[in-house]
Amino acid sequence: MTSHWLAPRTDSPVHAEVPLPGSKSITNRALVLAALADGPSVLRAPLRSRDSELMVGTLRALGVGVADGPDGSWLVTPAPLTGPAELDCGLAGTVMRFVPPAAALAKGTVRFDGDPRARERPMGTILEALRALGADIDGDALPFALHGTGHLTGGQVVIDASHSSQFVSGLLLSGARYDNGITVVHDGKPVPSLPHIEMTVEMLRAHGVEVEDDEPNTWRVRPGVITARDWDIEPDLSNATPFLAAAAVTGGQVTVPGWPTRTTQPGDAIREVLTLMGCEVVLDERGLTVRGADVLTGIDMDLRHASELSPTIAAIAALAEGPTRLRGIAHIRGHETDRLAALTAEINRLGGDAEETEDGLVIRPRPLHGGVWGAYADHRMATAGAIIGLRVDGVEVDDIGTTAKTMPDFPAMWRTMLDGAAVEAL
Ligand SMILES: O=C(O)C1=C[C@@H](OP(=O)(O)O)[C@@H](O)[C@H](O)C1
Ligand SMILES: C=C(OP(=O)(O)O)C(=O)O
Repeated sequence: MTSHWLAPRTDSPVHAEVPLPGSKSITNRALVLAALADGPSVLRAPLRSRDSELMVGTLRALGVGVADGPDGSWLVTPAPLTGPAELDCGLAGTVMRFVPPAAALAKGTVRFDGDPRARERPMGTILEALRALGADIDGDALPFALHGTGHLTGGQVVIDASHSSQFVSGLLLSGARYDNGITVVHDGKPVPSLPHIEMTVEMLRAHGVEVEDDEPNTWRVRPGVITARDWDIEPDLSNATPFLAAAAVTGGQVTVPGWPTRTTQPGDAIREVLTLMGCEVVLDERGLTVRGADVLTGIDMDLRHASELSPTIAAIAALAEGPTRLRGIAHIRGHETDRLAALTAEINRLGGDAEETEDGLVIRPRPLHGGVWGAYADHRMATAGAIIGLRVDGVEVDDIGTTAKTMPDFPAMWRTMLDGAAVEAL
């Protein structure tokens, strides 16, 4: 069911403190690692959203215990993975790319499917890699079936990960449990989202797994135990960006508490982006504070390693004073929707001037008018529409419900931000 939403418009600068729920990327890695570990683990402050609930659903279907704690935590109790099982990946890249390498350790047949768009997202690379490592899989995209024998030989595999870093992360997350561990060698155009691979490597090491990543484009995981451990999940920095954008486009001030001083989340790149656009950006003990600029300037930026931020940045760019060029993001054509096509179409539909290039977007600001903003079942397209709607009358996001993928409370959080309900906290 879709849900039309008239984006709130404001003439006043937004002033708010906005706490963010846990990181999708850290939560879903922590769930997989906990499921494959040598004992129970607690995940504190995990993200609870469609993507993480889908991850929990797949692990439970494979026999893993995931219990809800009273404080919103998850207690994960590993068990030998077993089929038969039917797994729903929804539209979650982390589920469709992280679970098959784990399910290759299961005994029995495990069937995977997802949303209609999920059937179009790139999967062939990781399924081909798993086959080369010894798995028996029917299919090259969702839906597919994996016939597990309870173990996987593993070893070295050469892949082209230029369409998604998640192919590398997925293989590494389960690799310690393969008989020979795993060595992933990338051969192809540059891998996007390298910080997400660093996140994988850091989290594996935190679970006691030996990982070598000194050589460019090569990652080696030694076979061995994944030691159980608890996690305190950082706030989701990519999900924070629409709120920080609200400060930027209204000349207001937004603070996101709990912003880590060191992180592998690529959402941290918003600090550089907004600084380049003219905002004042301060990271201190209160969190990250963005103060909007008098004049918001356009930027020319390679976003390959923080491509999740493209919809937010494109929305800000459409409201800025000069042209913006975003480069290095051809692979986002394979995200929840073809984001280059979707952003171009929706900005232009409101009277803007956006152009798709071979590997990105050029956006030349023009006065915009109201109209329907298509979300394309993409949570970040929906939040991009909300940003533009702050400054343009009558922007109607055709499906705000799609924000449930990673932020089910988005409409209420947006409203609270605009009501300045947390302004006293500043
Ligand atoms: O590993 C992860 O948690 C993610 C990796 C990135 O994927 P791509 O490398 O496909 O861009 C990112 O865009 C996605 O939202 C989350
Ligand atoms: C690309 C994204 O998600 P996924 O994990 O489904 O790839 C995203 O959240 O921007």
